[in-house]
Amino acid sequence: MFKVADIFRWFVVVHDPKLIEEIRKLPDNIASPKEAISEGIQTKYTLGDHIVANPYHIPVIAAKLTRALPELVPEVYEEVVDSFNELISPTEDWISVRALDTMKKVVARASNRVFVGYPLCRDPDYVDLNVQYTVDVIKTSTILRMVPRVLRPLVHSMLSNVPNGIRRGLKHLSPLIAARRKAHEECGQEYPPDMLSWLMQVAVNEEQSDWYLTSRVLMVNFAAIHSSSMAFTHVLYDLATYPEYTQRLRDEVEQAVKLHGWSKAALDEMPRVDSFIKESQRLNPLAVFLLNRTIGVATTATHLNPETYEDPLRFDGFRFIKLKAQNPNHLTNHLTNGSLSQAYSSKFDASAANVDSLGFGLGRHACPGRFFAANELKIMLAHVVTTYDVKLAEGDEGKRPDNVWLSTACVPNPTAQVLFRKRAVT
Ligand code: HEM
Repeated sequence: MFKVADIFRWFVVVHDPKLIEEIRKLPDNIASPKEAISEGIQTKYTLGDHIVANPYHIPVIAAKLTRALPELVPEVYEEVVDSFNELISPTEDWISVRALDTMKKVVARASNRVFVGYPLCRDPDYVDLNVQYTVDVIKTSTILRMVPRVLRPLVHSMLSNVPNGIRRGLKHLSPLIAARRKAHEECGQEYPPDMLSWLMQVAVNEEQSDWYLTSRVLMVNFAAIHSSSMAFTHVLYDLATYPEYTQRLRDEVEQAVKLHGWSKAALDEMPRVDSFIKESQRLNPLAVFLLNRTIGVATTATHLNPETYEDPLRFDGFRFIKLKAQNPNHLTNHLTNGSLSQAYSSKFDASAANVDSLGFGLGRHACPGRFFAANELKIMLAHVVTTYDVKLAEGDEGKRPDNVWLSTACVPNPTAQVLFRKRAVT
């Protein structure tokens, strides 16, 4: 256990697996992320205190989104393919792409296909809003935390772009909310299966208003887009750095898709793709400390523990397949907010959250979107390996772009380029 300082405060961090396990079990009245989130993101001025006071989006993500995955995977696949075709047209010539910026757009479109549906998910202003909103929230909260409390309302009113984001969101979502209500109430039509519909059906009182629903949809985007696009950019850098994995990933994807089409069943039969993503996340988690409670856990120390992971600094894309084979009894059933999200998956799956694997946090506040995120990332990697050849820019071959550290946060190199061309037939 040790104590570290960031620019705002001291906080206590544990790295011993036994202590991490103890923290996992702590009830919310002892270690809840609420206070840390309210202070860290300055929710009063940014996302709104209603998000922390009534987090009804969490069971919606954990249960409804996760259960709908078999139905939603083909749609996400279609959106991923269309996004890549538009942003990185597969041609015989190599095209150089700024990876992180491009992946934010792909992830924003693919995620919003299941958050608000087609065609809004690909509206350029709506996509730009959702990429920008997170940046505005983080920028505003960082500035506000440096200002005395008493001045925060004034500084917020002068500097923050967050209220503009909600207004911009309302412009897109109000007509959609009205149309869905009308179709349901006047014509008895079912709500389409997506996040906006589920939120509309669960929300009560003022939460049913357009403003509250819009702020909730933007909040879900806040949680989903940068986390997933950063994770996929790391995957892309690893794929370009270690081309020896490409053919085995391709073979696996083609075999699974031949049997099941582009479906959830096919994704479930892609252990190499799953392991490659998890290995990338093991070495590049969102931050060096995670679990934003009164106390945090040391992610990097856990992920680089030589007692858990042999030769821990080495990238081994198929490490988790070997671990699964060595530990066939390590099956867990994941309980998320009291509902069974996914029966019997392995603790070595990309979506798993446990004391040895902290990328999605741990315990009752572990990321509820992790099953969706893992499926989305698998679709993206499966599509990339079967459609393109990728490599690092000339002169950079074999040298993975350096991560950038913002305080304790780990960001994939934001300016590095990856070269893509239409896959040479093999
Ligand atoms: C690769 C992508 C993602 C990563 C690495 C990630 C990581 C995390 C982490 C580390 C936490 C904190 C967990 C804890 O404190 O124990 C978290 C919380 C959360 N995530 Fe994710 N996440 C990802 C994608 C998503 C997606 C796609 C969604 C929504 C669909 C989502 C929604 C949330 C929410 C709502 C919380 C707060 C949970 C709570 O406070 O109980 N995340 N995520």
